[in-house]
Amino acid sequence: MSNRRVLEFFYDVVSPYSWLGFEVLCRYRNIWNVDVHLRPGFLAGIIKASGNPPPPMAPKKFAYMLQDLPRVSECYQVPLRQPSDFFQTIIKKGSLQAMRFVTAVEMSHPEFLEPVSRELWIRIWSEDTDITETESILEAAKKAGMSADQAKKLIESTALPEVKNKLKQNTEEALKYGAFGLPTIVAHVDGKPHMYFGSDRYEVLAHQLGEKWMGPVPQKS
Ligand SMILES: N[C@@H](CCC(=O)N[C@@H](CS)C(=O)NCC(=O)O)C(=O)O
Repeated sequence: MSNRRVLEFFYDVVSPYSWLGFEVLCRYRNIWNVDVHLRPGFLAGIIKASGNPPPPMAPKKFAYMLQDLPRVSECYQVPLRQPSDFFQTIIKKGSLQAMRFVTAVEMSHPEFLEPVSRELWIRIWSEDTDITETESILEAAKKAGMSADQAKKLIESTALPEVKNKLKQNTEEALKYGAFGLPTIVAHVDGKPHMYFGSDRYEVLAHQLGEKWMGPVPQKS
């Protein structure tokens, strides 16, 4: 059995800060002595269970987020771009079907979990394109390297209770760790789970792991 420390990364592709945190973690995965477990979750479910208002319903927080995202995108070198209709894309359409698909990928083809998640983020948070229609999800899967056949089967499986329940379970696990938003990172160090909220706590996490933090783009430092 590996004695490497495990970092669980709970995320939803509707969440731009999750994308930022995901890319940074992918860059550090081979630098730090850690195993990264990607855990697809459902942001709307987490926020509802937390009892907090969703960020767009907290006007000051929302305005701050809109001014914060472009500068973090630049600093972290992740090409984020706001959807042209935030309310329609993020709140109305949301990510339930996309995250059920990502969960099906986690269950049946985990080797594609990272690229499929990234391609969905690129669609919603960079290209301002849909992630709710079957065609959109198939397109993302294809870009991630899945065959059309594989992807179609997984789309069909999103209707199965096993897949729906797995996304619920992942979300409930994040809640048990104390999550109230995404990304939520759980670092298992010395047999204990340590929960971090956000993509902006890597410096502290690195300190706890005894690893080096070289900024969000370590290749450049
Ligand atoms: N400071 C965090 C903010 C992360 C964040 O705002 N995440 C949103 C989703 S994109 C969220 O879950 N918000 C819930 C909350 O703020 O209570 C970061 O830089 O990553």
